[in-house]
Amino acid sequence: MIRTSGLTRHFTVKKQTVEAVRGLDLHVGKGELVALLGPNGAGKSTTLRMLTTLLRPTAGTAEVAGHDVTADPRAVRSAIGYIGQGNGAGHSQRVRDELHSQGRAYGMNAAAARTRAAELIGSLDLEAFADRVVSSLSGGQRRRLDIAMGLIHAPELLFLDEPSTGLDPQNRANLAEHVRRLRAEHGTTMVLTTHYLEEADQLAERVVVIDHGRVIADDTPERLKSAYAGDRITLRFDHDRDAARARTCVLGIADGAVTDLTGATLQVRLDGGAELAPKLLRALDDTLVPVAAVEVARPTLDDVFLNLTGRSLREEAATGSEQKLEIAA
Ligand SMILES: Nc1ncnc2c1ncn2[C@@H]1O[C@H](COP(=O)(O)OP(=O)(O)OP(=O)(O)O)[C@@H](O)[C@H]1O
Repeated sequence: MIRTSGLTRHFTVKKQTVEAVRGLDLHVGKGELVALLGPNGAGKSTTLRMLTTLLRPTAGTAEVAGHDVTADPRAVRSAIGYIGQGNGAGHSQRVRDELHSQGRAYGMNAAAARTRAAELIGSLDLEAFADRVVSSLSGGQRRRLDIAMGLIHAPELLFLDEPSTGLDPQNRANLAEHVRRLRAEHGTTMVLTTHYLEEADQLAERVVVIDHGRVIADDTPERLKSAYAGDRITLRFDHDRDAARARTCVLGIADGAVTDLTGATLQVRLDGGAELAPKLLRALDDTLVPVAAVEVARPTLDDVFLNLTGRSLREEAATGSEQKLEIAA
C-alpha cells in the first residue's frame, strides 16, 4: 500500500535548512494499522503530508496505493482519505450538509452520501450538533467532524494526523472503536501519527518510532518493548544509604540490570522483572537492607523511546503542549 525510498523533505527558514524528514524508507502492507510515533517536530506530519501529496518531497520516492506521489498525485488523492490536524470543514454549512457535500465531492450519489453521513453522525456521536452550522462548534466538536469528513468515502487507505488531539477521553475511546471497526469490517489500511503513547500501544499493530526525521525503530509494540526496554522495579527506602547498599546488592545478583539511584529511591530496569522481584527482595532481606515499598511495572513505549534516545516522549509531549498553550495565550 505504501512504499517509500529515501523520502526526504527540507524547509528553508530564514536561510537556515530544516531537515524535517531525512531519507525515510517505509513499507506498509495492505490492511496494516501503523502508528508513527515521535515527539513534537520529529517529522511525522511532514511525512504524512508527502504521502498524501500535500507536500512535494525534496528527494526520494513514495508510492501510495499503487501511484507515485509526485508523478500521479490525483490518483493518490482519489484512493486515500486524510484527516489532517487543521480542519478541512467550511464554516457556513450545517454539519450534516457539510458531510453530505464531502461525500458528493468524492463522487457518491446523493442517497449514498446522505446514508453515510447519517451513519457517521451516529457512530462519532455528532447527533447533538448535526444541525448546527460548523462555525458554531467547539474545537473538540470540529475535530470529530474532521474525522467524519475523512471517513465519508470509506477509503481503502486512511491517514490520520494526530486524530485524538483535542478529544476528551470518551470521544477518544469512540474514535478508537471506530478505527477498529473500519479495520474489521472493511480491512482499511491505516497510518496514524500520534504522541499519545497509550494510543499507539493499544491501537497500532506496528509502531514506527521517528526522531529527528529518521526511523529509529519499527516493530509491534510488544516486540519493541521486549527489545528496547526491560521491566522496571522501583524500590523505596527510608534512608539514602539503604538505597545505595541495595544498588550494590542488585548489581550482584541481576546480570544486565540498569540502575538509577535518586535519594532513597532505586529504579532497576531488567528483563523478567516480575520473576526476579521476589529473589531481589529476599537478597535485600538477607543483607539486612529494609525495603519500605516496592513496585514492578511492565515497560511502556515511553521506556522504549527513552532507551533509544535518552529522552522521555511523555515529557517532550508535555513541554510541547505547554508551548502551544503559551502561543495560544
Ligand atoms: N512549512 C514549514 N516550514 C518550515 N519548517 C517546517 C514546516 N513544516 C514543518 N517544519 C519543521 O519540520 C520539522 C518537522 O515538523 P513536523 O510537523 O513534521 O513534526 P511532527 O513530528 O509532526 O510534530 P508534531 O507532533 O508537533 O505535529 C519541525 O522542525 C518543523 O518546525
